[in-house]
Amino acid sequence: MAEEEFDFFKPHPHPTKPRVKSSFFEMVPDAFDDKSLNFTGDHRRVKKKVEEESKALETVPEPASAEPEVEMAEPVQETIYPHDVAIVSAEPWVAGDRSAQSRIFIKNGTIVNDDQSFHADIYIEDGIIKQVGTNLVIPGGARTIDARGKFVMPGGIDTHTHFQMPFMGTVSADDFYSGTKAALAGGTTMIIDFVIPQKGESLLDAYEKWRGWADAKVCCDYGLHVAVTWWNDQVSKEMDVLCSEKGVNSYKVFMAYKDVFMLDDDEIYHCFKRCKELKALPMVHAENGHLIAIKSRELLQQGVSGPEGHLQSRPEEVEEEATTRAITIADQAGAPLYVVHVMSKSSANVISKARREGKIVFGEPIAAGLGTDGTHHYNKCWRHAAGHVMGPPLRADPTTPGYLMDLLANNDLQLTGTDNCTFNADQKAIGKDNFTRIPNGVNGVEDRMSIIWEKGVYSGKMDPCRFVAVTSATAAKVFNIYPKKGRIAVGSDADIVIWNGEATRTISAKTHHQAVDFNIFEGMTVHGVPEYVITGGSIVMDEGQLKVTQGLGRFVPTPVNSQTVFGRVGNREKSRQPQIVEREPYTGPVVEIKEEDALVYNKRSDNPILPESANEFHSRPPTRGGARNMQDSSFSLSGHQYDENQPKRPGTKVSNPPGGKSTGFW
Ligand SMILES: NC(=O)NCCC(=O)O
Ligand SMILES: [Zn+2]
Repeated sequence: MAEEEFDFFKPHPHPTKPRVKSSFFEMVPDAFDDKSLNFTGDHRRVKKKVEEESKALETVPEPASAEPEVEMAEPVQETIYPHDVAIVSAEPWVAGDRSAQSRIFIKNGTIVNDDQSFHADIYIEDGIIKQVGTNLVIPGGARTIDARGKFVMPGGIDTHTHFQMPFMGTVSADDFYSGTKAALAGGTTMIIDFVIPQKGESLLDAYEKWRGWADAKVCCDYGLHVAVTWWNDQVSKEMDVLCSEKGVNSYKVFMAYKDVFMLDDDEIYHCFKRCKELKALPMVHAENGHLIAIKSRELLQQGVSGPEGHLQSRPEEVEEEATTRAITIADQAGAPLYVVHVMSKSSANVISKARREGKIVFGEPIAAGLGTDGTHHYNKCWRHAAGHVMGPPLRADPTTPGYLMDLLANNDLQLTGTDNCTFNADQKAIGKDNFTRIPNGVNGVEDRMSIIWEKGVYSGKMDPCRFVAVTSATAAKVFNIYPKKGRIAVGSDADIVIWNGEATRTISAKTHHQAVDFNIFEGMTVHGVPEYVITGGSIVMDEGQLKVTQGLGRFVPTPVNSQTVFGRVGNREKSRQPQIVEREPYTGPVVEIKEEDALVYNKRSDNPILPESANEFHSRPPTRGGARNMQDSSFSLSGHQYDENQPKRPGTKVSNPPGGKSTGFW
């Protein structure tokens, strides 16, 4: 298939800009400063101190005003305690002369961590949890929040977003501002986005580009995964730099998006092996890109051009097969594996079975797959149907969300993201006549916590501790930022949500904080509402009122060698060393293989069924004129063609091929 047929996945030089639902630019003191924490690999960081914080707050909704101003912030060095953080401590805290503004006292709540819940109070100062316990001695001037009857939990970590992602000729509608604002509105205090280089693009350059986009806009802390979309030595070297200097510990490969992002199995193997060497976590988008390309073409030829074609071009088996293949490749490379957006029962079953076999695999269902289903692809309204198009697709089997939730509750699947990648109606309409051109992606970042509470906790499938595990703690452990994130404990970041488990809200695009004009959960009433959200010690959701600051979030480096991921990789590898049998050398006769003079076949792969040196194609001499003897076979048992080393003739383009013409597949 001609490469240009897939060009629409690439960012166009002048991509269609998303329409911004409501933009806001107020004074942002350090919006354009470098937000990098000092990445030393030992969890130390530099914290920004923002002066005149109150001036920079946004009350939503408010009208747009001036451009952000740049203001120098004074760095403050802090130590984040490594993994042994006391759960309960009632020692008095001497506050010194710090500003009372950053002091928060949360009393009477039920604190929920992934391993226990208990009644206690929390004292926060300068963005850090300083005390957890009862009868705390609190310095004067602290803001007190009464959390009686509420759950006090770590803020959510969304492991999978695509904010302002250049994709399929356009750019996703929610950028790092509206995306992180919406995250906070829903109780999520950290997101991890994906750097996605084009084939041939330096990973480091792409990383810097994403940092440039994110640092100025993020309202909450964020981390970055990097996609590996091509493979050579440079990519391998840059992965090392990203791990050791740039705070990246996870790399995603695509088995879909043929000719654009997709890697072949051997490249995936090399990438996974490299991840293992670096003690970084390989991630995979598991769908068979070859089959999708073929099936898309067939469906278009059969006259299926609407969003339902998207679902039918990517049957469940296509996800299941790729999941099996990815797990097999990772296992052969001795690497762990993280499967992003597990969308089908069969793919979830593959992960669950692999875990029971001892393979180190993590499965990430997403809010969309847990909260709704793929029957919407058949909706009569084109926009509604297209609004549900994402890859892998939401499944038409309406029992899928409940099944995925069951597996999540029981640790067959481990943690959740959203794959938030939103497109407005006019962007989705790029594919109005051809489903393969509908930009893939849906919302979720704002609603993930409520959806999981409603379908997981309120339904009785999981308890609040498990809720914390699947919405923050396990993500923090897997991406090696625990207990800085994902835990309510002394020394942890003050990223906290005070959650009313009984209150309800009705989800709608009319009221959500995302820039996108559509919500896949439209009209759903859910239990579980964040009444207060605290990010880095700042109250951004205050009794239901959202106040965020653009650029106040920080980049959180994710160090390699997470023990949750790599804890048993070494011993597992030792126990699976190749076996060598000590034996006497063979001394008997060896059959002689004749060297042929003519047409020495240079290209030898490592395929053991190829002869050592003989020309496998020629048992007959050349003709008198030196040409190939036409009685010879043109292929060998190894699968090689006699002329495969010859330069290829340029393809002949058939403008009207038999069976019709199509313009885009993947
Ligand atoms: N998932 C999706 O449909 N869009 C975002 C890109 C990707 O993750 O495949
Ligand atoms: Zn994604």
